Amino acid sequence: MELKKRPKIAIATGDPAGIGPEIVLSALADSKIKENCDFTVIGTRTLLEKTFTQLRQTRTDLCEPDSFPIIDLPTSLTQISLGQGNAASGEASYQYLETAINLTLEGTFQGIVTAPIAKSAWKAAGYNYPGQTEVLAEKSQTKQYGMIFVGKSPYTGWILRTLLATTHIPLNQVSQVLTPELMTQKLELLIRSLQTDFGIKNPQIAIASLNPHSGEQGQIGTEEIDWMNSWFLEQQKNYPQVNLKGLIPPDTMWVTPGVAWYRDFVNSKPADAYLALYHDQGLIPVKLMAFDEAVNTTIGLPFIRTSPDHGTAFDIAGKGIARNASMKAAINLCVELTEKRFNQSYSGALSY
Ligand SMILES: NC(=O)C1=CN([C@@H]2O[C@H](COP(=O)(O)OP(=O)(O)OC[C@H]3O[C@@H](n4cnc5c(N)ncnc54)[C@H](O)[C@@H]3O)[C@@H](O)[C@H]2O)C=CC1
Ligand SMILES: NCC(=O)COP(=O)(O)O
Repeated sequence: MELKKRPKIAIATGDPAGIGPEIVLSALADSKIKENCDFTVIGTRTLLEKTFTQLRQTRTDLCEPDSFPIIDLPTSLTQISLGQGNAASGEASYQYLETAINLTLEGTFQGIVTAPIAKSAWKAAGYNYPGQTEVLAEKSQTKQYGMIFVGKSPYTGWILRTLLATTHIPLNQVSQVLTPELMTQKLELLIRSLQTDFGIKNPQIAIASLNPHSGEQGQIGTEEIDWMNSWFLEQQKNYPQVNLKGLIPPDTMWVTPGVAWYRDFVNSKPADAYLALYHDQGLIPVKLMAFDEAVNTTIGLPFIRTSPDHGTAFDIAGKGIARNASMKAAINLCVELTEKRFNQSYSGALSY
């Protein structure tokens, strides 16, 4: 598909009881976003208008809902209780996402940016998905997909990329769900995405082990000696063009990215991407370093999808204090990746 014009991006506004509508209106006030893409917001017009009217008392950086295209999916606002996800808010956010996916699969959009949803509200509405990622994969019939967090350091300009091998599963299931097959799939996907989406031909990838101190020769966990170490050696043989570093004890793996993020990435020689084995092994360091910058990106899909790294922030919904940085970064990254994938004449260097 050749892009004739600027990328066409759908922005789904997420759970109406959370900060989604506020951060969307606030991000869209940035004139650079309007210059770089043709976006359409998918949400409830009356809710966006109400959010604008109520919050402009507290913040001045909101874009008027009249000034951009909206695909309006009406919702009864009396059933939405700001700060509390429920079946009505879950139903609405699911419909926004589904509409964005359907229109993208039909060719109306090339990329989707999603504001946060609450998984509990989806469950209350009868949608039993662990997150938006799985809906995107299912509807686009994508078997191999991954959740990568991408953030650019405001201190050094270095880019932190972290793929999660497993995502929304209980901690006590991680060790059973992690298999050599799953790890191989995730690594393959990561290498492909670094090469094609991010333009890194010979990436360096750091891979974490599972147990403290990589198991200390089996004294504190045996997965490393049972299969992970041999799996890793096999991958080094399979990918001679990729510089694989591992298996790295999961605490010390984050020392180099920390230095690269805050101080110096030239001398610290960080990897192009980090493969973390479970949600909080990856997201604690990512959010510690990059809560305002990181973007949750789904790789492996036939289109681009990005989202802020944070959630619905029900505790501050309606207060006019939600920061828009991760939402803006999500839109900017979606635009860049869309340009790179669909515009054959694109020759610009990615800033991510
Ligand atoms: N992409 C998505 O759709 C995501 C959805 N979630 C969902 O969000 C809900 C709440 O999750 P939590 O763990 O509480 O995480 P959260 O990210 O919503 O909130 C954690 C803390 O960060 C603050 N915060 C979050 N975003 C902020 C922003 N833009 N500006 C200022 N402060 C901000 C919140 O006020 C809260 O104190 C859950 O239902 C979860 O499933 C969580 C992460 C991502
Ligand atoms: N912790 C990341 C997260 O919850 C995002 O999930 P998804 O909705 O993008 O699948």
